[in-house]
Amino acid sequence: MDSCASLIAEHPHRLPPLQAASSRRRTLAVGLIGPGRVGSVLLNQLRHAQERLARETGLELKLRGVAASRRMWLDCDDPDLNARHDGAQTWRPTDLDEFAAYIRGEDRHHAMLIDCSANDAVASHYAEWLASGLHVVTPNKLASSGPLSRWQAIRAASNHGGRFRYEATVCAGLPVVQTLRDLLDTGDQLLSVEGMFSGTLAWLCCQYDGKRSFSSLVREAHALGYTEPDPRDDLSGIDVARKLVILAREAGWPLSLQDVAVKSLVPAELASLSREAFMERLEDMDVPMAGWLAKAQTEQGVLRHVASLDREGHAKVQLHVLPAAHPFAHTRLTDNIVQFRTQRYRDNPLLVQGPGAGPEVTAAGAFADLLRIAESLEVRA
Ligand SMILES: NC(=O)c1ccc[n+]([C@@H]2O[C@H](COP(=O)([O-])OP(=O)(O)OC[C@H]3O[C@@H](n4cnc5c(N)ncnc54)[C@H](O)[C@@H]3O)[C@@H](O)[C@H]2O)c1
Ligand SMILES: N[C@@H](CCO)C(=O)O
Repeated sequence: MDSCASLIAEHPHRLPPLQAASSRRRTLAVGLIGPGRVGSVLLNQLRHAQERLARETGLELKLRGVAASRRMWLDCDDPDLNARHDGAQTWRPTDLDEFAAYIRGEDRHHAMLIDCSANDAVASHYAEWLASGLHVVTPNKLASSGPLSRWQAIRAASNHGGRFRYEATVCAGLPVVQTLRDLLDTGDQLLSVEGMFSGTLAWLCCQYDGKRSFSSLVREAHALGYTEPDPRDDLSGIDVARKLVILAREAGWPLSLQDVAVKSLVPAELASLSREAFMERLEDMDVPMAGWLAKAQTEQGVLRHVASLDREGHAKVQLHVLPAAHPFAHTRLTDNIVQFRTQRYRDNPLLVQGPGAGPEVTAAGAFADLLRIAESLEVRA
């Protein structure tokens, strides 16, 4: 039986692939940096998809290494090893240059690094990795929203070297960056963006009704994997400001973090503590947040964390009390909303809406980036 016939026999309700997998055989070596909440879920997703991708699409994924902050594991091609990299024998102290060289191997155009850390030093390597031909995929926002000169160097390197994709940096698995890219590439012009860009704050605003303290909800959001490694990045609005900067730069506007007017929810006395000390003093946020809730109840409105950006460079991030009839009032759980107003969508904006945080959806966003890059790889003879 040929491969199409056997596929139909195994899965009678599925259509066969458009092109036989055997005619599209490609190999991609993958190294994952940052096996934390998102990174370890992504490793699982990749491992579970390996066989199906090879069979249905001809893509052979080789999971060659995992690097954490202190240790890295090489030779991770064995699925069992990936599942329990903590117990692997082939670890050594992390050295990102050595890691990149190992993943690149002999075939730099068929190798990719996926950065699932939240680390600026890792982001500082992207330009050099891309220039060497490695592809880079990441949910880490620090490169795309960090210093403009570094961002420009990364873009320049990706124009001539490996490909760079970062869809999961804005609203996790939602197609936000690609939607904007498609609008711009087809000749549309961005006028403004408005919406709710924080899954954590969306979830907190929906859950917080006074029955439980705000601090206990923040702890739960952290345990669910919605928050940044340091939840102050969410509560201060800086994480949302980063997303605005990423979208602005995608549109060609040279915005930087200091251009965004952000109203933080973190009391000043908690802002400079260590992350551990902050988590111990989370209860200090309960009184000011109870004040916000009382205001919303008095005005018969709802709390919503809203951000906006326009082409004049005005960018704002803050908590609001919105009327109960406002379109942003009817979201659930971690729902994000991104409203693009463009020349084509001037009177009725284009909306992207759905869950905007959590390891599963974020990892899937990075995985989809990997697949888009894999589509462009040269087919093996
Ligand atoms: N959690 C979400 O919903 C979500 C959504 C979108 C984007 N993101 C982004 O995904 C990234 C990961 O988030 P997370 O929640 O998994 O964080 P996490 O803290 O659980 O994991 C981060 C991992 O990176 C590792 N790390 C730190 N510095 C490193 C270094 N120098 N070299 C190698 N590894 C290093 C840490 O050891 C940890 O394992 C962050 O950049 C975050 O902004 C997360
Ligand atoms: N901590 C972020 C993850 C998605 O970027 C949020 O809550 O939106």
